[in-house]
Amino acid sequence: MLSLQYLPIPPTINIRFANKPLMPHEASKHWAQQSRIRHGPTGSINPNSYLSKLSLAGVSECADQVELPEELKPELMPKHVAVIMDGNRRWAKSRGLPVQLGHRAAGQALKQLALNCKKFGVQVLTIFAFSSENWVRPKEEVDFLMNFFEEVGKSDFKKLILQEDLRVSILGNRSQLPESLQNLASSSEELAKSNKGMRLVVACNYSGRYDITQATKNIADKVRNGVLQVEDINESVFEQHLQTNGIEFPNPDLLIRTSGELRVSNFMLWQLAYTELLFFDKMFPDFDEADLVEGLAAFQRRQRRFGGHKY
Ligand SMILES: CC(C)=CCC/C(C)=C/CC/C(C)=C/COP(=O)(O)OP(=O)(O)O
Repeated sequence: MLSLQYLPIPPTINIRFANKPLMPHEASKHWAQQSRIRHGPTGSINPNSYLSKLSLAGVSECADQVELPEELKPELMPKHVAVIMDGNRRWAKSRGLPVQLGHRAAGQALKQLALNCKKFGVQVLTIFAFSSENWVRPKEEVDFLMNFFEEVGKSDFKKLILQEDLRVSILGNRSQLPESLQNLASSSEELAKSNKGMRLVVACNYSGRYDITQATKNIADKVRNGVLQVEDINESVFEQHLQTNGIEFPNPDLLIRTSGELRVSNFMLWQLAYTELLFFDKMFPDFDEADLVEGLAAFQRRQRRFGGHKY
């Protein structure tokens, strides 16, 4: 029987730093010896003061002054980081706050995350904003989220795109989104089309199975119309029909999921084939710069083999 110590992917991680850097061959053993990382703050807080601390201007000012933490090596930085921003409702409920405030706090954490990823040299940040399955949530919450995406997209995110030179891509089935949000998605991509900085990819009404299904339909259509021969279909051709086609690094190097859940929840199923997975116990609204640095450092200690081996 496999001992837990040698499982290739740990069920949970502790990404507190080791006192000394680990050699690659020590890394996988190291992971299995860790337990869950620290938890977020407990007790009640004033949501307004909490949110105002993370104002966009404040984060930007700070971003200009901070250098790359010494534990991070620029040459080992993941090019594409994907994040499942989980735990917003639990964050709110544990503080006796309405669910909406959990999502609002997540919006602030996300802005900080985008700024920090850019600062550390990540080239693509993909976030799971709304899954194809999230429609089954209470109508009040779904309506709030749609309005919130629109509100943020027209204000803070617009500023972020312009100030930080971000490129933008939206994944997912747009046709089911409110028309105003569809228009906003297109206008945000248009606004950012000449930008040169980090790419922010927002997955909204997206799921991995949806992406694979729509790619399959498009390929089948091309075969039916004689544009493509069955024998010409291969992984590379298939990838060109996924919605991540056109993103310079389509497959995430690192996936971070917050809130202690250990699953990928139908996110980027094709693209995650060789992605390194990191799970944090913290709820997303509490995920901060120190967590990101710990996650990036943890990634840099992983040994990626892509099915091969080095011994
Ligand atoms: C694009 C944008 C502005 C995003 C801001 C962040 C945001 C509002 C994300 C919503 C995504 C979501 C459904 C999170 C999961 O928490 P949950 O509600 O499932 O929490 P739970 O796991 O505690 O139930």
